[in-house]
Amino acid sequence: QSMVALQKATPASAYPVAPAPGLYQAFGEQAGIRALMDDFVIRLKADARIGEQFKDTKLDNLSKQLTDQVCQLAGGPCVYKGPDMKEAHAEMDVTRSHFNALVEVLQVSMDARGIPFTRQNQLLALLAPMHRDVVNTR
Ligand code: HEM
Repeated sequence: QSMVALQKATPASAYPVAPAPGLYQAFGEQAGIRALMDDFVIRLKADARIGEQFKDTKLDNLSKQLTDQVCQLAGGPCVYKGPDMKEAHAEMDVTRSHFNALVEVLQVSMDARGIPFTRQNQLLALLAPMHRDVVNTR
């Protein structure tokens, strides 16, 4: 495979880690993931640590993009068509603390939806490598 082809990899497949078997189903497939993300984006905006960054965000759109991304990562039939993670966060300052806060908020949402702890961690393992592209500020 040429370098050019690698650079054109779709955003989710830029992090080539296989999902744990059954992960997509454990999150309730597309509808379950959408419900999770609808809850998550509301909590994000309300969060004292990072809510400010989402003050102008259209939550419905963010939820849809996250749903496509997580559905694809988890092994579902979706295709995320948004900007890659570096591009998506380039216009804002994101620190490691912000990243950790976002993960904590996602954990609260997953708890609220009764996602088993092991499954939660299997999803977080797929998201963790994104810190390289999302975190852009010390
Ligand atoms: C694993 C971690 C993360 C993932 C998977 C993720 C994913 C995404 C995705 C898919 C989008 C939508 C891109 C688009 O359609 O334009 C987005 C936008 C955004 N993200 Fe992240 N993100 C992560 C971490 C963070 C962190 C730590 C922050 C800051 C606290 C953050 C702040 C934002 C903001 C403000 C937007 C723009 C929303 C808007 O359109 O107004 N993200 N992110």
